[in-house]
This record gives sequence, C-alpha cells and structure tokens, in this order.
Amino acid sequence: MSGLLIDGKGFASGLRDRVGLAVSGLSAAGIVPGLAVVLVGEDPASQVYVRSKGRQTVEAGMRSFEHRLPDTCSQTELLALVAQLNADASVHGILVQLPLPAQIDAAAVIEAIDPAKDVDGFHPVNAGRLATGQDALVPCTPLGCLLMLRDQLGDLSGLEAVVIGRSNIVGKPMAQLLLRESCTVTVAHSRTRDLPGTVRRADIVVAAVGRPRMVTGDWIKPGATVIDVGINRVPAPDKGEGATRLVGDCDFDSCAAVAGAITPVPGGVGPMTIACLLANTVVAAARAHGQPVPDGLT
Ligand SMILES: NC(=O)C1=CN([C@@H]2O[C@H](COP(=O)(O)OP(=O)(O)OC[C@H]3O[C@@H](n4cnc5c(N)ncnc54)[C@H](OP(=O)(O)O)[C@@H]3O)[C@@H](O)[C@H]2O)C=CC1
Ligand SMILES: Nc1nc(=O)c2c([nH]1)NC[C@@H]1CN(c3ccc(C(=O)N[C@@H](CCC(=O)O)C(=O)O)cc3)C=[N+]21
Repeated sequence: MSGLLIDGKGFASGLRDRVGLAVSGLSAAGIVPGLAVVLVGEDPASQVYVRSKGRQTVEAGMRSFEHRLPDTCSQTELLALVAQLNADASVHGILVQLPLPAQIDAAAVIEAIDPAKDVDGFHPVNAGRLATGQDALVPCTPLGCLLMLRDQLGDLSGLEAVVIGRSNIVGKPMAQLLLRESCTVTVAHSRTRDLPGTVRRADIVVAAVGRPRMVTGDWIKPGATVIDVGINRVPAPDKGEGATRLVGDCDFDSCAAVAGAITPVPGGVGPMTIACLLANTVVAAARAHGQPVPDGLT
C-alpha cells in the first residue's frame, strides 16, 4: 500500500478526549450534557451502535438516556416520547436510530425533534441552516469525514471533491460541508453517467453508497484522499462457515495502492460518527445554557 492510512479510530479517541474536557468545563458551571437515544425494534446492528453510543456518552462524563420501543410501536407513541424528551431539560440531544419500521413516517419523527436538540442534524431547520451558512447542528457522519479531511489536507479550498451518494444523512450534508470549505463539489448518484470518469477527477473522494467494494483503484486519481463511509456486512467464508466481515464501499487494497490517503472500514468513519455525536451533544448543551461553544469540537 502506498497511501497513508487515516486512523479514524485514533482520531475519534482524541476527539472524545476533547469532548471530555469540554464536559468538565460545563460541569463546573453546573451543566451536565445529556443524550437520549431512541431505538425502535431489535435490529442487531442498531443494538450494537446504541450500546456503544451509551457507553461512550457515560465515559465522556455525560448522561445517557436509552429508550427502547417494540417494533410494533405506533407513530403516535414514538411522537409522544419525542415530545417528552423535547420538554426534558436534562436532555440536550435526541437521536432516533434509523431506519424505523414501515408503519412510522421517519420524516415526521425527525421534524418533531426540537432543532436545538437535533444532534443528528437531520431536521430540515438544521439542513437549511447548514445550506445557508448559519450555525447548525451538522450531521455526525459528514462532520467526522470533514474533520479527518482537514487534519489530512489542511486548507481544502479549490480542491475537486466528488461525493458518491445523495442521501439526506450523508451525501447531501457532506457536499454542503465541502462547499463551505470552498471545494469544487460534484455529487454523483445512481443516475450519474460515467461514474469512474467523474471520480477520476477528484482530489477528494467520499463514497457513501452502500455497495460493497464498488469503487476500485482504477477510478482513483493518484494521490487522491479517499473517505470510505460504507458499512457493508458481507459473507467471509475464509473465516469459517456463516462468518461475516465489514467492508466499505471502496475496494480497499486497489484504492490504497493509488490513493494518497484512505480511511479503513472498520476503524475509519464509523468511530468518528459516534465521537461527533458526543461533540454535537456538548455543543447543544452549551447553547441551551447560553455558554460559549467549547473549542476543538468542530
Ligand atoms: N460510517 C457511518 O457512520 C455511517 C455509514 N453509513 C453507510 O454509508 C452508506 C450509505 O448510506 P446512506 O447514505 O444512508 O445510503 P442511501 O441508501 O440512503 O443512499 C445511497 C446513495 O448511493 C447512491 N447509489 C446507489 N447505487 C449507486 C451506484 N451504483 N452508483 C452510484 N450511486 C449509487 C444512491 O443514488 P440514488 O439517490 O440515485 O438512489 C443514493 O444516493 C451505507 O453503506 C451505510 O451503511 C451510513 C451512515 C453512517
Ligand atoms: N439516527 C441515526 N443516526 C446515525 O448516525 C445512524 C443511524 N441513525 N442509523 C445507522 C447509521 C450507521 N451509523 C454508524 C455508527 C457507527 C459505526 C461504527 O462505529 N462502526 C465501526 C464498526 C462497528 C462494528 O463492528 O459493527 C467501525 O466502522 O469501525 C457504524 C455506523 C450511524 N448511523
């Protein structure tokens, strides 16, 4: 491998340390940031994430509130819980784990969250604030990607960035953040003609597609920085019958041979997502109490 490995896990650990310091500062002022995570249903992957969010929240000195609802839960019940959390002064951040069961309209649930507590940054008010250059709570996954890119490359202005994927939770906010950094941004998706040729122009590639190992090394401009957001569980017969492993949207070995730097999966964007969630909770708590937003979190 010629490209440098971007250590998301290590970077996330450093960010959590900064979050811990900020929490100590707020605690001295009598403020303990609180994060509420709502999980509907029993999806095993979601349970793993929710557990590690809760653990890391407590480790950073914050309060963690976990709410579990059965997958038969109605939209009315979920909205009632969101209203209760909106009204609870000890809760500064609210995250409703996605995806939600089919009987629930996810957009309606996201819009019910108080934008000031929307630490996922999914509420249209936060999306609009980000798009119009105002203070916003920024979605955790793209924020984590941006922090790693800035650390790797310094000033991003003028760089060609290609984001593959246009979801509201990753692709679109990632494009907004890169635009805010004065990159020249292209957003590619399933209707893009000549995806390999488009990606080949990029100094920065962010892959958020959900297709295991789709991006191969022959798509990558030599020296480009590759951020792999994909989390795909695939069969791993070499590890034994029925075994699986996590892979990204990039074919790691061929991309790493050409890239200047690349994030691994696991150990790249994933850990940064959770660290940014903690950081957003501190930001929300500071703002809720009229305190200055601590340095080093965004
Ligand atoms: N590391 C982390 O913390 C997180 C990781 N993820 C992972 O990131 C990936 C993307 O997630 P998410 O944004 O929610 O996914 P979505 O399914 O919502 O969006 C996928 C996007 O990829 C595009 N796409 C699909 N197939 C192709 C193709 N063949 N060529 C080009 N574009 C394509 C789609 O295009 P179109 O719009 O045209 O359909 C869509 O815009 C997943 O693997 C997910 O698990 C997600 C969140 C957090
Ligand atoms: N409201 C909401 N907000 C989210 O931010 C949200 C969500 N719903 N639904 C699901 C996706 C996915 N997501 C991940 C978080 C951490 C890892 C992570 O830490 N991954 C580890 C590996 C974990 C493992 O081994 O399974 C890694 O990449 O190293 C992955 C994925 C947040 N999401």
